[in-house]
Amino acid sequence: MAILGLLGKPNVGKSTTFNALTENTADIGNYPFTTINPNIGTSYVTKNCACTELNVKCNPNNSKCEDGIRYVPVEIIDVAGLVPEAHKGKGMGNKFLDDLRQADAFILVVDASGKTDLEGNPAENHNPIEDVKFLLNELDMWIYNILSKNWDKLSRKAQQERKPAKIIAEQLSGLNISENQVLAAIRPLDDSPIKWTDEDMIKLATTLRKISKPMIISANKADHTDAEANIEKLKEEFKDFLVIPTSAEIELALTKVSKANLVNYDGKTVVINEETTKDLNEAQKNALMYMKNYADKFGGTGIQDLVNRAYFELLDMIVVYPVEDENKYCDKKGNVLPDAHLVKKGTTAKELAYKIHTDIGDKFIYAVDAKKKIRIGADQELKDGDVIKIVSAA
Ligand SMILES: Nc1nc2c(ncn2[C@@H]2O[C@H](COP(=O)(O)OP(=O)(O)OP(=O)(O)O)[C@@H](O)[C@H]2O)c(=O)[nH]1
Ligand SMILES: [Mg+2]
Repeated sequence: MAILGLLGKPNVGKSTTFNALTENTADIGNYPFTTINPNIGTSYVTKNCACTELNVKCNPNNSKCEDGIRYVPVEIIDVAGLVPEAHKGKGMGNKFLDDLRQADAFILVVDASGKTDLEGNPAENHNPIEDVKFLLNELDMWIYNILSKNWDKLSRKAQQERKPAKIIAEQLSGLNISENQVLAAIRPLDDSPIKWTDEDMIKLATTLRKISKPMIISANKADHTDAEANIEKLKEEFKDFLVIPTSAEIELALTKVSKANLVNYDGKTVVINEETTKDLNEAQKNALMYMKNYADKFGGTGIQDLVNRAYFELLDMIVVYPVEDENKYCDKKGNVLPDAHLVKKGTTAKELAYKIHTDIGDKFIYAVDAKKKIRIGADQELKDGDVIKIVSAA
């Protein structure tokens, strides 16, 4: 399954974001290191389901569909906070990052209100730009540490066998870095790995981090009055990153009041239910109004955007629907549009076949674009929303 990792210094709202995304109840506290052990939960990327376009009723299997929106599951991992020098053992250290090895991308959560210092303690006017900088450095040092384990021995082996990329890719196994990507990353370095300096290795770690862990910045606590200026500063400073203003706190509260049927919240706007809220006291009504005004003003809280934009913009993924009957768009049991797969843009019909089953990939003959009812070849690149039947000799 797709995996997103939540990262940040302590006390910025990682677990609040996690709970809002997954409907879990991880501990939240206004102090550093509320979270020690990782929290793992399921959230969803959302996309208009192909059922609307095809005018059919779907029976999802690996995902769910509500009001024409397909919810494709992704795993969210929330870990302890990172502090400066974590790689030297400060705070909770950086060992827990190993739980995020498999993540497709990171969401870097910062406190845009500036009310927490580098260690996550309450403060005034802290500049979140500093947080992003030290967090990137800690991630680089984490990868550097993995990379440089037994490096004396490995560099000699890489030198002898003349296959440094293969050896480095093995060393980083689990980080989703291919040998070809390593090859591109080491190109600027000396041909002899034993000559690489520490500085070279840190630069290499940075390059590998960029390749393997693309990230979005979540400028959280955006509901705070001091956040706006900091969000502008973050956007200005980190132009290469998607910076998304978020309010995990409001999102979490909205999911709760929505569940209690006090409001109708579609992820963007809030409609207060006059009937169920009529007996609430003034403070409660004001709280609902405050959340409604916030969501209406900003078009939601940014929290669902984190997941959707991570997959659809940052990772450039699309959703495709494998089926076994191209006329009824269903599987063998008659389930219509049963599965929705998140795949990288550029994925071919044959690569999709491999994702379904190695055997189906090995014995691939051709595929059918079920929407257009035309045959497509192994190398045909799939498009977002494609409904595909794979024909194989398996
Ligand atoms: N105003 C505001 N406060 C928030 C928001 N998100 C989280 N908080 C508050 O920030 C504090 C820390 O939240 P947590 O979710 O526990 O933060 P964390 O990053 O998981 O913290 P650690 O587990 O200690 O690293 C709590 O008091 C939350 O209520 C938000 O969007 N706006
Ligand atoms: Mg936490």
